[in-house]
Amino acid sequence: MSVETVVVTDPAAVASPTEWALARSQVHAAGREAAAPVVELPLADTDGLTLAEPLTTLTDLPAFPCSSVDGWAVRGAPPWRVVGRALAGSVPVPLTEDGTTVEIATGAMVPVGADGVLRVEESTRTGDGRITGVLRPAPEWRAPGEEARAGEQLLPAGTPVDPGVVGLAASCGYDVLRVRRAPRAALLVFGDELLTTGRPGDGRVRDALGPAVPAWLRRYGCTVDPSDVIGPVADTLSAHVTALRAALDRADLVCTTGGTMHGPVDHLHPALTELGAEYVVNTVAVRPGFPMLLARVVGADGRVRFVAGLPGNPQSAIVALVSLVAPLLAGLQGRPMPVLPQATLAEPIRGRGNYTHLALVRVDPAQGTAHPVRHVGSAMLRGLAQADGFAVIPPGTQGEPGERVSVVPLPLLFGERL
Ligand SMILES: Nc1nc2c(c(=O)[nH]1)N[C@H]1C(S)=C(S)[C@@H](COP(=O)(O)OP(=O)(O)OC[C@H]3O[C@@H](n4cnc5c(N)ncnc54)[C@H](O)[C@@H]3O)O[C@H]1N2
Ligand code: MOO
Repeated sequence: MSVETVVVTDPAAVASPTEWALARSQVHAAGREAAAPVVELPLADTDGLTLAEPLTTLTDLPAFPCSSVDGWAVRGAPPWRVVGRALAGSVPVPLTEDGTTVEIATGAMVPVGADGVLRVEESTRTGDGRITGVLRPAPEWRAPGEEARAGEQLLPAGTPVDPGVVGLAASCGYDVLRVRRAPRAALLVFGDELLTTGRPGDGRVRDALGPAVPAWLRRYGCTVDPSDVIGPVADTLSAHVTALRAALDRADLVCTTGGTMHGPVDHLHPALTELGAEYVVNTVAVRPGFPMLLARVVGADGRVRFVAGLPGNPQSAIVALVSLVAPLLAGLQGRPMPVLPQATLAEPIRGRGNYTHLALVRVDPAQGTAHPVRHVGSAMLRGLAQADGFAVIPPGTQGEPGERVSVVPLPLLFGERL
């Protein structure tokens, strides 16, 4: 029997895995350096994007003294003679004489000269039609600048724009916002064995990632055009290079699935070499999913794009998504590194030696506890479809019941996983 010496010519094959938390900060930093361009968009089109500048209020909030009740704006001592009306939406005539009042609506500007506003239900009319009543000690109007002073910073750059932020910006007087546009992502699915329709069998499995990964990417704030989801790409190096080139032409981030190892038909690493890509992270000390990678490609136009190599095992691909793609996208959007929520482990979870273990858990939001789910093999998706995220068991440790651990959330929407 002869012993063959295998010469590893591909340096990626001998890469040493990067520690999980370090890998996350490295990809976040790489994303920030290549942050998406700033665009100015109408306010109503900014939901889901990211503030490129701090949100400062353009006026005092409120911008004028504003009645908080329906009633009477009064001057001097009662009873008050009615001299007019102040409705919301205009500048009222000033009250110039003591003993006078104007009827006022909630939200109307309080006339100059008023000392107070009396609630309508706490007022009475005298026989001669005048108004009387006792003012409450606390003012019944909102003073200019009570909520914020003109020029005050309300939210920092990097804040995700959500409906709460859109509403606040509108109330401050914004018509447009300067935001970072959503990163555009593409997906290339590698693997000749994959079926895109019908039932698995006879050595062929269904492509579980082509339909799922674009949906996860959209939940992270990417745009994914259906024409940018391609696969299976033929298992040849030239097909991989061609598909990657075409996708990189259009997208800021190209995710690939499968082919991250160094098997006979794993072409991702050689394709990256051919494209002149440089690794930001090449393999991560995490289980499952360690062959994940992130590479940077600088185009002829000088624009930086990224390739995220998600391992082929379906759960491992999602581990790579939450581990590397989420912080990369945060960086590209100009957002801070995502802060991981914590939960208390309800059951033990084994450690994975020198590797971080990401273990699928269901989080009980009322108790703040994390419960391991079943069916969590890296080739399985049954556990993931019932989980909220992954408990982080750091290298060299075991997860003990009662222990507080970080949880990397799946980007689920409100109401999912009820
Ligand atoms: N000699 C070794 N072999 C493998 C190792 C190892 O350490 N030494 N690690 C295993 C681990 S861990 C993983 S993860 C996989 C990663 O491999 P690839 O990224 O190269 O993925 P493939 O080989 O293409 O596929 C792996 C597996 O996943 C299935 N697959 C692929 N794509 C899809 C998809 N879109 N939908 C559903 N299933 C998919 C594929 O059929 C394979 O069963 O490498 C191990 N090997
Ligand atoms: O790391 Mo693999 O991703 O365990 O299945």
